[in-house]
Amino acid sequence: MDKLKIFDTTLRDGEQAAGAALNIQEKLEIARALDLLGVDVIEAGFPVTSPGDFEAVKRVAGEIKNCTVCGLARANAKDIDRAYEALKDAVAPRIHVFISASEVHMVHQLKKNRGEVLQLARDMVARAKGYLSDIEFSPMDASRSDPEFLYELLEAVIDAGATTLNIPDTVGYAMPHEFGGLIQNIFTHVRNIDRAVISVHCHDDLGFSVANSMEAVRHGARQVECTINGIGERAGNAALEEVVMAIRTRPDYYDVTTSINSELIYPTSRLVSQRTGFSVQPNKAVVGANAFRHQSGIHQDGVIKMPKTYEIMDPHSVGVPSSSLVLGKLSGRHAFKERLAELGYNLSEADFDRAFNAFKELADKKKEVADRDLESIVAEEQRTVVEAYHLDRLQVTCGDRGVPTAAVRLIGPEGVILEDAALGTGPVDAVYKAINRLVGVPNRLTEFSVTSITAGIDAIGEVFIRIESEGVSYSGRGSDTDIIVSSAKAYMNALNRLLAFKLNGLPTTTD
Ligand SMILES: CC(=O)SCCNC(=O)CCNC(=O)[C@H](O)C(C)(C)COP(=O)(O)OP(=O)(O)OC[C@H]1O[C@@H](n2cnc3c(N)ncnc32)[C@H](O)[C@@H]1OP(=O)(O)O
Ligand SMILES: CC(C)C(=O)C(=O)O
Ligand SMILES: [Mg+2]
Repeated sequence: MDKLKIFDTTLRDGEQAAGAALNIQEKLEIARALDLLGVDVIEAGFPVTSPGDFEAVKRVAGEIKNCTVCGLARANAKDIDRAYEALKDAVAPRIHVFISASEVHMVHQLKKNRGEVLQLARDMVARAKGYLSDIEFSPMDASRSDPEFLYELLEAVIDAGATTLNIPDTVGYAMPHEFGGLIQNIFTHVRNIDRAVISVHCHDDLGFSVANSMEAVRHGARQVECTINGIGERAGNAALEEVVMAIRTRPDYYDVTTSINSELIYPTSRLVSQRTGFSVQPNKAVVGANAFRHQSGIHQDGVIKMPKTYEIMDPHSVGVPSSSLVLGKLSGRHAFKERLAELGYNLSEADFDRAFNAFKELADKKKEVADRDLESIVAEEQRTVVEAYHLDRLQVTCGDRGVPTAAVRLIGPEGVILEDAALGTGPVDAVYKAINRLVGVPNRLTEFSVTSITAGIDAIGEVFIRIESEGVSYSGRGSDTDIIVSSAKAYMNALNRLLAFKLNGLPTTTD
């Protein structure tokens, strides 16, 4: 059986999803999780885009040893040189050069003719090859390109040294049958195709990203580019978990294997969801909260008698936890540790102690502490930013009469206690105004959302916010059973990121 390479682009295309910005620490955390998951390639970023992205790629390249680390570059010398600089410490570095091949892109965006694009692609792949042996090339918008021109371009870049040819369905336009046909035609029309691996990179604008990727695999593609939870530009990319589990579940259909440790899919999905602030829809295939829950009597009857009646995958095979341990206020450290391990967390002693205390506090308020509550507790204890200001106390009065008022106490730099109060249009507004009086950094709130972690009146509420200051956006998260406290924690988290940026000068550095 052939090996299918899994090229994960969560940190590059995934981060292109509007609102998904990650800081360096979060990127490293996700890169480590992807490494453990067993991906073959991590596309860590697009180094030329910002000092922060350059630094993130460099740090991932320096740390990750078990898989290839890749950086994206346009077909120009500056991008390629910058990508090499960021990647040069990697054990297995790859530069990914791309240029558009479709008429609409060449004419209207690049303002170049076919000959110029061909020459640039050839020269820039050769330049990248001067640095490294592992070079990937993508003809952007391949699925809307003239196939004859595409074959010519691919032949030229293979001669120039490209070893992986990635065929993107950049705007998610292709239909599965058509995309499979394109891959088949590339095998028959590109003279030197035996010297390269064919890869595919499909977007989900019409909901076909996974179907198109799988059709390409059936026609000989041996690398699939994908992201955790399918995040990415616009409607996103093919979801890694769906591609991998399709191959696992239908070996009769796909004659390939992957080196993914599928039991780590669910924890990795949760990590990416928490760090990006993008919740996973409940009905999402493989990793959605309802993916293995059976609601109707007939289904429940079948699953009790024999799980295979309604489950085509074993939930354990993707790391979805199920335990007979019920966690509550009478649970001890062992049960707590065991449950965290089942959820894929291996905390340091200090993180564990803090998480355990938070669990006990929550258990006093809630009868039963669910897995999602635990994930939220761990996320709260692991907020990666160094705190310049810490929320110490908060008191709010509000209601349908009177003016919402908040009194806030913060512990500032060098342990200084700061206190103030403010009025607002609502309790959250009052809290944010009181905090602003103490921290004094002008910013604008651009996004605010509250999610209930579990059902029930005693559920934890998780708040995700974005603030903007001088054109840079910072996210913040906070969780608590009191959503006003969650809101305050999320605001402090975003403000501390903003202050770390001002201190370090890099938009994504917080450590
Ligand atoms: C399909 C994809 O996902 S492609 C990757 C998309 N990712 C990103 O864009 C990452 C974030 N981008 C950025 O930070 C910026 O756009 C940068 C740093 C990359 C470039 O910034 P700027 O130099 O200011 O250019 P800007 O983004 O406005 O325009 C893009 C330029 O690159 C050119 N370009 C686009 N793709 C390519 C390519 N593959 N090869 C060569 N040139 C290209 C465009 O024609 C345009 O050139 P022009 O300035 O001569 O008109
Ligand atoms: C850079 C390329 C591979 C891309 O992301 C796309 O075409 O969608
Ligand atoms: Mg893309």
